[in-house]
Amino acid sequence: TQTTRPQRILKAVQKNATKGDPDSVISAIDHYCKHSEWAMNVGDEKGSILDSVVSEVNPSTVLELGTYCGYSAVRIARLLSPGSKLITVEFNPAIAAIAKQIIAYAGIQDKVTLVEGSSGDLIPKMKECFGITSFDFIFLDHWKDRYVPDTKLLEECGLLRKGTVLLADNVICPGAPEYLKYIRNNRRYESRYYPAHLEYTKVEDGLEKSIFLG
Ligand SMILES: O=C(NC/C=C/[C@H]1O[C@@H](Sc2ccncc2)[C@H](O)[C@@H]1O)c1cc([N+](=O)[O-])cc(O)c1O
Ligand SMILES: [Mg+2]
Repeated sequence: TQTTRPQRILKAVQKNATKGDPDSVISAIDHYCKHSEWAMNVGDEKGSILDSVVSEVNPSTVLELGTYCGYSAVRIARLLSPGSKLITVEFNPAIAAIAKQIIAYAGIQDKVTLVEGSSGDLIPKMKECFGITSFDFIFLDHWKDRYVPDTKLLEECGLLRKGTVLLADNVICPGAPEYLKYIRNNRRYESRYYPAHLEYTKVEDGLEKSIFLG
């Protein structure tokens, strides 16, 4: 019977990566998606920009919206200081099951809490469920039409603090035009665009970094 793309990505990790070595997991996924089949991981070019922003912020509390196979969760968690936590939200249970295995294979499961459900339902529960007062860093990589409503929800739930950094994937391709309009014309944010390319292609894409000013 036919396997799913996330299942094939997990297989490639188990075959080609070293258990407990996050960098080898990242390389195995990038190699598979470059040479075998494309998948919507943030990829190595945008991933390096993600790495530099995470390293600069050195966050204690991170929220990721849209886990998919866990590629960016591994990228982020491998850079976190001891005691720091990444909460990653995934809507699709089958995909979440694969992501959990890839995160565990990388050996960084102690830094990651994968929550199944939709961002819209889970964001209002972050304080009560996880004892979060605010997030230091947020990576948006889920449904592109959820970037604006979820950013507003994060504001309303008091989960942003002066200096919280939001980083949004795909603002050019597939595109998040309403998000760019919202965040760039909002004096409560200071934004900067990082040009790059859609993962594993030559198509233009980029990341938008926005600092919440309080
Ligand atoms: O569509 C894209 N991403 C949507 C990602 C969605 C992921 O997040 C949840 S949805 C969810 C998770 C949490 N809360 C609510 C919904 C889905 O189950 C999937 O795992 C995308 C598409 C392209 N592309 O080229 O077409 C490139 C990319 O880099 C992309 O990120
Ligand atoms: Mg993306």
